[in-house]
Parts: sequence; structure tokens; C-alpha cells
Amino acid sequence: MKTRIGVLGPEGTYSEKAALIWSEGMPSTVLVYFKDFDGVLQAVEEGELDYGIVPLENSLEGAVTVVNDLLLRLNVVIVGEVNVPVRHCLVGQGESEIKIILSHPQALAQCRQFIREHYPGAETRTTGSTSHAARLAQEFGEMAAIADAGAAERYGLRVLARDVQDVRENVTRFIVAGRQIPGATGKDKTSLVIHLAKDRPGALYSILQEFAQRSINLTRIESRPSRRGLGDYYFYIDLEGHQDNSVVLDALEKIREKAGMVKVLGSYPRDS
Ligand SMILES: O=C(O)C(=O)C[C@]1(C(=O)O)C=C[C@@H](O)C=C1
Repeated sequence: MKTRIGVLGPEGTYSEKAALIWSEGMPSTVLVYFKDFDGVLQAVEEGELDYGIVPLENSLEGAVTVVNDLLLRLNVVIVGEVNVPVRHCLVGQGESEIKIILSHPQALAQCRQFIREHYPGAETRTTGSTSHAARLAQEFGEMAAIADAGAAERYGLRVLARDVQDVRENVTRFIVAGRQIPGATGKDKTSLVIHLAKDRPGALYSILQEFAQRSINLTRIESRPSRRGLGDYYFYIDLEGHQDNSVVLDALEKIREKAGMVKVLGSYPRDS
């Protein structure tokens, strides 16, 4: 039986790239393409896929909010992560004037400055993915896409400009969703979501203190609206260590006594 890995499609997305990097060396895999991240993660939850690879955050634009929200809601766990350098290109047929620039909203946001400076008159339109944008640019000469150079090749387009992201160093962190938390490797990360029981002075501080006291290094902290009203948040926290590690286990136990809700999203090998 082949290992089924779901990604955002069509062929040529950065998500596909992340999946190929992560599954390198795995004996028998097949990529399954979805039109959105919800579809990927739901198929993991339902057992239709072994794994799903979705972007969680980007070094320029921050959280991919829909993925963060889905991880909290769905019954899936994070089993891995892959950091992928993202070097966007402007791709198109290169024969007529570019009137419309298409891409995934995340990619357009990462290239705002380039578009404003070089194509001030062009309209921007969002698509389901960067490769979906490239596929459309293949059909319409006045459209260009922000996508990976590999997508240009795949859809028979020309690379009109390279490295068009606003900051050269542009990295997207993808997570691998599965159904079972893998064992500790000694170089792991744990991702949590915490909801404070009650808004009171020092509530978040007292949670963070549990990590600090045990010298547990946090690698990310981010808040998302809880959807219960303004000022009410979920805190997404990533830390170094595995949930089976006694120090982490001990901190989690203390935090469970203090917080209203703690969900462990996963413990998984760290991508260096
Ligand atoms: O459209 C793609 O190629 C994707 O894989 C999605 C996505 C994202 O949503 O962050 C992935 C990496 C880049 O940051 C831009 C787009």
C-alpha cells in the first residue's frame, strides 16, 4: 500500500515542494491534490490520507490563519515540520502587456512591493494556489502569476522576473498532519493551544512562567481570536521538547491546572 500524502494543488505548489522534501527516501508515496487546506486536513481526519502537508506560517506574512484554526478544530496531530525557502517568480507568456497578476493571497502579500513598483497599473486577483495562478496564466496572455520557477516549467510559461518577494530571505514553515504523535527523537518540538480560564492580571505570565522555570525554550507564541467575543484569545505556543519528556510533561500538568483549555497539537521532529 502506498503512503498517501495530501497537498494543495494543482501540481507545482510550494506545498507539493514541501511534501517532496519531507517524503524523500520514503519507499512508496503518492501525492493527492486538493483545492484548499480544509480539504487536505479533513481527508487526514477521515483516514482518506496518511498525511497532509499544509503551510502554518511564513517569515514575511506570519500565520496562515486558516490552518491554525483548522488544527484546533479537527482531530489531527502535527507529526512533522518542513521549512521551505520560498523564491517567488513572476511567470507568464511574456508576449502581451500584463494587465492582471494572479496568485494565492499569501504569495501576493509577500510580493506587494514588487507589484506596486513594477506593475502599478495591474490588477491583482487571488487564486486557490500559486500553481492555479500559473495554470490560468497559461490560458490568458494578459495574465501573469506569482509562482515557483518549477510551476513556470510545468505550465510552459516564461520566468519574467525572479526573487520578486519583498525580502529575499522568505521561508514558509509547513507542518505534516497525521493521526498519531510519533515517539521522541531527542530533537523535537511540541505545539500547543491554550485558552486562559479567566482574563486576569498575569494570567498569561503565570503560564509562561512554567516554561521559563524549567528552561523550556519557546519558539513561537501567537494569539488567535477565540470567536467568543473581542479580547478573548487562543494562544498558540511552540516549544522545544517532546510531550513524553518528563520536564515538558511536568510543565503541561501545571499548565492544565491553570488554564481553561490546553490542546496538544503534536510533538514532532524539529526541522533545523
Ligand atoms: O500556493 C502555494 O503554492 C502554496 O503552497 C500555499 C502557500 C501559502 O499559503 O503560504 C505556500 C507557500 C508560500 O508562502 C505561498 C503560498
